[in-house]
Amino acid sequence: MEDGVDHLAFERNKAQFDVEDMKIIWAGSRQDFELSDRISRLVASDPAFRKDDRTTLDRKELFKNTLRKAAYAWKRINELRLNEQEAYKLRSFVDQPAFTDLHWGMFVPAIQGQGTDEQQQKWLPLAYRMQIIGCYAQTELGHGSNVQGLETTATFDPKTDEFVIHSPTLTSSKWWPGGLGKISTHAVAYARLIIGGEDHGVHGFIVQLRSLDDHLPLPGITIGDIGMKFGNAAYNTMDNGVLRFDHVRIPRNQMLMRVSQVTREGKYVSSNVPRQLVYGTMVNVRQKIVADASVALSRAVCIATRYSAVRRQFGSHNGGLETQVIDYKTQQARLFPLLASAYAFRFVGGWLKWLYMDVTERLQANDFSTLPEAHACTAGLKSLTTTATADGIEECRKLCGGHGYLCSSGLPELFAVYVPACTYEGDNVVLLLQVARHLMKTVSQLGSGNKPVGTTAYMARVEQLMQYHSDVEKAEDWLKPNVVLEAFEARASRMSVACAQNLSKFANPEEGFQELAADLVDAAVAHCQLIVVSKFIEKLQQDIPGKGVKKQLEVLCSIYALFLLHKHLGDFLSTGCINPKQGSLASEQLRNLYSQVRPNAIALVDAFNYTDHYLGSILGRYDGNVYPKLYEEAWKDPLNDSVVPDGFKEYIQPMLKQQLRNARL
Ligand SMILES: CCCCCCCCCCCCCCCCCCCCCCCC(=O)SCCNC(=O)CCNC(=O)[C@H](O)C(C)(C)COP(=O)(O)OP(=O)(O)OC[C@H]1O[C@@H](n2cnc3c(N)ncnc32)[C@H](O)[C@@H]1OP(=O)(O)O
Ligand SMILES: Cc1cc2nc3c(=O)[nH]c(=O)nc-3n(C[C@H](O)[C@H](O)[C@H](O)COP(=O)(O)OP(=O)(O)OC[C@H]3O[C@@H](n4cnc5c(N)ncnc54)[C@H](O)[C@@H]3O)c2cc1C
Repeated sequence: MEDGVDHLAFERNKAQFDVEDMKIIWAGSRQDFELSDRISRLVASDPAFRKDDRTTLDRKELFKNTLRKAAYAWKRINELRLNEQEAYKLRSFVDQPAFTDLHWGMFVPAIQGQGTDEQQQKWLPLAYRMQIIGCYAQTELGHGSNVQGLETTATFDPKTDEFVIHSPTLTSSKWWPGGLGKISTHAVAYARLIIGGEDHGVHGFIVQLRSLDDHLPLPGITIGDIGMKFGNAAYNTMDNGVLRFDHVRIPRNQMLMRVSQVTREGKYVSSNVPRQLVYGTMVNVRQKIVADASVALSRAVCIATRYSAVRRQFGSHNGGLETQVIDYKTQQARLFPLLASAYAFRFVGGWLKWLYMDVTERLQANDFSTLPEAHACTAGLKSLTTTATADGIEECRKLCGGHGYLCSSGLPELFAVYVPACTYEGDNVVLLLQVARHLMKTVSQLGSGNKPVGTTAYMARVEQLMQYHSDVEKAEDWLKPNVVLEAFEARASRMSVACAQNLSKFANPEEGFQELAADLVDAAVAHCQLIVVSKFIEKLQQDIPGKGVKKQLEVLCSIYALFLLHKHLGDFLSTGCINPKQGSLASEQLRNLYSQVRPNAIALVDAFNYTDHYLGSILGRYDGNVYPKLYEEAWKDPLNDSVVPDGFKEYIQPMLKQQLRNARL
């Protein structure tokens, strides 16, 4: 079958909405769309940013290739005088993890968020011009999730007005920081502050690691790459590093002192700000990771959807065409919820960005009231969206059958690059337990007149929600936003209240928390899913221009919510929010919704506006010309450079000859 081109054109004609208008909704605004469109084409048309050869490079070549691209990207950013937003986009479309992500994504924000004005004035101009390159060195060989358990010490020496940074044990070696292994000249390193033998807990310090002249490690610094990681190319473009300090001295003014200070006399002074601001960079990055989840998932979904329309299996009558696999209901039931999730994560990511900007403005005005909400939302949504995205990419690979396993499908590399997002910036389970703590605190304060706010505001109606029974009578009732919302609120609040009740049976609350951790995680997931559903519904209440666009989004919103309801039916039934009949009605409605998405599926993924370069997938090509290109690509593999492979004469031929001799005997 070589008519893939016709198939996608035919699919596009079926769309019942204006795809150009949907592109604007996906991008956030016309301006954002034009920016992304312009920069993605700029990258795609520049041969220096080619990436189709990546999987054939060995680690050293791959790393050098990454450095070349990073330097070239920086040159282009300066030549074209790109602003911060444009530069950020350019880096995204280059699509190759690099030390620059940590420099701009964590080192710079750590100084911005935790440095004093004076420290910012000193360090930021150097970092902005990339005259120094920084990383975020927090995790150690023995401690990642438990930040308070870090072992690296920063001991104040009043005689010299310096801190002595030291790695006292093997397990205190810094381990994992991206950019650290081979490139960073500086780090924001996290260490326990020790003054006069007293431990003041973990603080951030700016430490120079390598000489700015010859790039050699400074005295007392042992540094290197931690080795090959999961996948072939994938995240191996990044020099995740190991670092040991042997009594490295830095001036006192290199402790980041916005949250607390150490005076010349060695006095520890806390500003009137919560100590958790030391964790502020993580909150910032978690918020970015949520926005990025929708990008990674939508890429995989775009590939799987286009290929599902091109691929045909079975169902041929009288020699006619076989059935497009996208028409199988099982394919739809696996694919369309992922399409809906990509849109859902896009909107919740936009909302979270707003929440983060809001909390940042408040912090500047010394209003810390929304910090717990910001922490819980960023932690929970980071966990929810990255787990669903990693699983979703793998599902898309399976949806593409055998060809999905080829690197040229783009899916193996996308998965391998993406999957550590479930671990970095906070292990997903550890983060959900943070959400659970927030929920338990909220429930415990319900009777105290402390009204729950923000995303936990629904808990104020806990008495009503505990009495709730869904009144759904027919499948269409599940299309009403309020019906869905109430069911999700009732499920989430009942799960939290049940956990709180069970916790109260323990004399020691911490022991109870450990014992009930699995239930607490489930309650946290229910709460986070409610946030995503409610933010999708809120989005639909806004003015959404464009022919048929709102209708499509309503369908996707219902699919997202009812798919979750179907997946977690046990929760909804066991909490008594719905009955089994209502559960079946939801499944019936879901099938109707899949049929509504079917004619629009290709246009809905076209709305992501990804270039073929960015998708990096033969299966996901815009023109659908899959088979000829797959065939062509196979011959480019280095193994096909020679007809008879290296090693044949050495190993295989003697074996064959031996067999021949034995046969003759
Ligand atoms: C003009 C030219 C410009 C050019 C621009 C060019 C652009 C270039 C491109 C840029 C690209 C940018 C890309 C950006 C994306 C970045 C890429 C990312 C790549 C991956 C990076 C990965 C990095 C890492 O992994 S860093 C390490 C991360 N580590 C963790 O996440 C550790 C997880 N653990 C923890 O966070 C903590 O240990 C925790 C929270 C689990 C427990 O902490 P602790 O023990 O202190 O807390 P508790 O006792 O449980 O709680 C105490 C109290 O504090 C509250 N709390 C906890 N954390 C926070 C927080 N973060 N914020 C606020 N509050 C917090 C908690 O709720 C408790 O509150 P109570 O009220 O007391 O209950
Ligand atoms: C690709 C990549 C890039 C990274 N980049 C950086 C970087 O730039 N800078 C940096 O500082 N760090 C970085 N990290 C480190 C990363 O932040 C940590 O790996 C992460 O925080 C998880 O910590 P851990 O490895 O200690 O996992 P662990 O905490 O050891 O987790 C192991 C298992 O234990 C479970 N677990 C742990 N604690 C609990 C608990 N309290 N209750 C229940 N279960 C628990 C977890 O769920 C998990 O299943 C990176 C990691 C990766 C993979």
